[in-house]
Amino acid sequence: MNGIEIRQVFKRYGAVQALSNVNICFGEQKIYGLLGRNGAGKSTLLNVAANRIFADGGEVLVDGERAAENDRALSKLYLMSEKTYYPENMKVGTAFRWAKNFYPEFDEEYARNLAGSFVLNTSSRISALSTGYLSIFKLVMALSVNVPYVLLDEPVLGLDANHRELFYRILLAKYGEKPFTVVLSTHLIEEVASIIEDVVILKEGKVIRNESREELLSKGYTVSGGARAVEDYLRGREVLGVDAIGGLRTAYVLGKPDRSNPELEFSGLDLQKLFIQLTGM
Ligand SMILES: Nc1ncnc2c1ncn2[C@@H]1O[C@H](COP(=O)(O)OP(=O)(O)OP(=O)(O)O)[C@@H](O)[C@H]1O
Repeated sequence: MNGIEIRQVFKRYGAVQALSNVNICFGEQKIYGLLGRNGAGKSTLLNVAANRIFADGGEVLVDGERAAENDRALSKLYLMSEKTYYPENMKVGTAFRWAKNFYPEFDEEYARNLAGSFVLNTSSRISALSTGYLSIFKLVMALSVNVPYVLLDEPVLGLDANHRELFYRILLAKYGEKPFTVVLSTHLIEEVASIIEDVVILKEGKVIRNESREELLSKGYTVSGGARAVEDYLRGREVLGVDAIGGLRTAYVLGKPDRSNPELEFSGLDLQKLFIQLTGM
């Protein structure tokens, strides 16, 4: 089976069960959103997938082959993470040239063009880049490696709004030209909601949702109105949560809406609101 298959993965750090029986398949040519609150296990999962850390149990397969100690399988994926693995003093432009040794499909010209779009100075030392520009450098690398599976752990950390927009546009343009798999872990759910096709939600090391965004959002709806009318409406229904502002109530409900009360307003679920309800305290 093609894709990255994560089978029955467990990972514990001392008393913390960071991953608990995680089973997911990141298929080919799709953009996944990997969502979860702080400490939910997103980075651990991506690091296990990329064989950067070892799981206590379970296995990772890349296109059907076990990934552990398997250079051919691992060369198909690239993880952009918080850690940087470049020699001290290496310059941005040198890293672009150097990358070809590890990733034969690395497109140096494309990387230089992207650096130009972000105004990333290729003669800067990587160690001297600001937080935002270090993220930009790592993004440029990740977008230029041309491997089938690209894992991005909080890729827009420290980027200003303009640079984030630019990144999303470039990602979609690249994907539109030649689709590949992107697993994007982020807390900026609203920003990526329109980009991602499938949503994986982790909570306390467990996968609590793994389905298409459309499917997930079609499972429920939002109803709002006066407190009394909404409370009456909610009786006997499966309610994910309710927001209250003064006398106004907005509720997130599973199932199909009953629009018979004209005092109530109905709309679709939004991913961020749904996420908050699903992963709340
Ligand atoms: N090297 C480590 N040593 C000890 N505990 C760790 C280590 N790495 C992760 N953990 C713990 O494992 C859990 C999952 O951490 P992880 O970094 O995977 O979460 P995350 O979803 O990426 O969080 P965030 O959104 O805050 O980055 C947390 O409780 C974290 O403290």
